[in-house]
Amino acid sequence: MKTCMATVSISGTLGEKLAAIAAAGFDGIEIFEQDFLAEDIAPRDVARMAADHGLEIALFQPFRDFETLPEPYRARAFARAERKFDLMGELGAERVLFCSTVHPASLGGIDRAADDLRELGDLAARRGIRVGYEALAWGRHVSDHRDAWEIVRRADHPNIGLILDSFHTLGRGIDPDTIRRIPGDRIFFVQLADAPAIPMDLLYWSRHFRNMPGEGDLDVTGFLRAVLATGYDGPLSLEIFNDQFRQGLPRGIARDGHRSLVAALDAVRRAEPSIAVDLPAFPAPSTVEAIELIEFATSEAEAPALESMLSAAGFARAGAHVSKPVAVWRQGGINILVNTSTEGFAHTAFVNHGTTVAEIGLRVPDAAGTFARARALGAVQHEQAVSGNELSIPAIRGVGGSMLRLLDAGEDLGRIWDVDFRTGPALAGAGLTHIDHIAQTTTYDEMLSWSLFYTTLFKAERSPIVDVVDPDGLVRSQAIRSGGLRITLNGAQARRTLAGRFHEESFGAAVQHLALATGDIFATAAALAERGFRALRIGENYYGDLEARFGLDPGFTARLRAANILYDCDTSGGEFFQLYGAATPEGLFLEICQRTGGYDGYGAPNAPFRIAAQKRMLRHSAVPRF
Ligand SMILES: O=C(O)c1ccc(O)c(O)c1
Ligand SMILES: [Mg+2]
Repeated sequence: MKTCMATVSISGTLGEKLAAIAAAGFDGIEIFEQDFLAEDIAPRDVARMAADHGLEIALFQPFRDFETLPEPYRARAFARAERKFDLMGELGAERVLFCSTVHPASLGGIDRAADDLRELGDLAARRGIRVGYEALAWGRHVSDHRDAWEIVRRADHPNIGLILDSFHTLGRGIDPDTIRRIPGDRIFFVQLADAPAIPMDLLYWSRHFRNMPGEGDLDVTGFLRAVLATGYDGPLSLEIFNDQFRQGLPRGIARDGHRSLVAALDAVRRAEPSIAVDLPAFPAPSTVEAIELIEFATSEAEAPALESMLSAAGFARAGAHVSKPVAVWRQGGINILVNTSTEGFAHTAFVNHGTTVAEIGLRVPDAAGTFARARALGAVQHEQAVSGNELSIPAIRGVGGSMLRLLDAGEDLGRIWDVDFRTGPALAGAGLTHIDHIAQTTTYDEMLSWSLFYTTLFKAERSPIVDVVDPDGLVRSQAIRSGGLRITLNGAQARRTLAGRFHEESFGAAVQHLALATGDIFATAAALAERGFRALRIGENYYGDLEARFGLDPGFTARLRAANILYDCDTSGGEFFQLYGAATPEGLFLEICQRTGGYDGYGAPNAPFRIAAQKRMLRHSAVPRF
């Protein structure tokens, strides 16, 4: 199965696009005509450039406004088609996309369109060209793949076939299973794109908001299943019009595209095993069991400040690594490592970002299997030397260049705390039991990329993106959950937001805060206060509104206020309590939280007030950072 990417999907010159598409592992490209016209490179040289990159020019597109025109437009459209066929000959492209007309003079009519395409088929046949007809969702007469197929069927010409594009089908809400009735050999080319579910004009949505399969809300897997069930075995191509991608780094976007395509094909073969999918075997996505450990990279000079924050939060030092300067801090089921090495990955992370979370260790059912899946999806392997009997733990690169380590309960990796460390048991501390979630900050441009990373690697759900109002701009936030792993990805659009500044000042560190769970927020708050934990002060106005909004008992509100606890309640009565600590000089902070009654969110309504309070605290602190 050949994989392709349309040149419109990424930024750069044609040469840069080809290099990025080839590097990501695609077999071919769709040349979007504009990308060719904008260059001053002869068609034969473009053909050579593509060949040099090992890429086939699988499609030339688009040819617009061809069918059902009255004269003199009709003759002109045919003449124009012949010119483009000449050009395709020089480019070495044998397939072309004709999209359904939007021409104001076009007459419409299924038979008239079929007649035009049949005549065109004869011209194409003479040059060995295959013409694919695509229904644009906003076509003047044809906007549904079923009508496009009827036209192709009636044209009844071996050089005229159908082109399917998931956006046009799914974006119009057309059932993709209607594709199953089309013979696979009459489909000449298939384009895939996803899009977020935002109600808007179809054309505008298509030209600006498409994204990679799995990044949006359309059922691209259902579409692809239907396509492959027809026996179609031609190219699968990503045609993604997206404003952000057009200004992004082409290599990263192309890599995401390849990852999304591989994941979509994998999802198809798992959902419908009777479909033959030409893709090497690799393990299924699994659910994360737990966050096994979080490692901070720091230095000997900065470690005491970090450790006093941990200690104030109820952690106690429980041991150390057998051969490296890595201390283990524990509380309940939480393992936090403090690495003060002066060499290796953690040290590099410290040098780049300051004290930072350099590593996240996840416990999965089968670490080797998850690692193999990660590699098949193009994740970068992280190699690390081990000494003596220490375990070799599979690891990949994660957000912000951090490391994601994969552990399991098997014979080897399940003994990490006995083999690599000398540790004692965890103490109850302040009642913190586990890591509720990890908040990672990225630029807004990178957010989709990391969301795709997590949701393709693991069996995971994404919640809708929410806008968080920072006094200095918007931050987009999306939660991803896979079993015991909850991640909130915060995409900073404005530089002066708390997230934006953290990202900038830490030179791209990812983890901005850790949320630690307790079963009793009031008891934990009291224990923390006793240990000298500096809680973020929340203003009076907030509590007044809270009481009014939820009809809270004033006594209860007073308890929340006294402990600076934020509160939220869902529609079925599930409650969420949050308490924040002061930030480190790097802008890292802790959240303490409690969920009751199946509350599944992250207190998004509280985020603006929490952020405003954090900015107030920083303005009033001795060393203002933000
Ligand atoms: O937006 C467009 O015009 C356009 C052009 C070609 C396509 O294949 C398509 O899906 C959309
Ligand atoms: Mg298309």
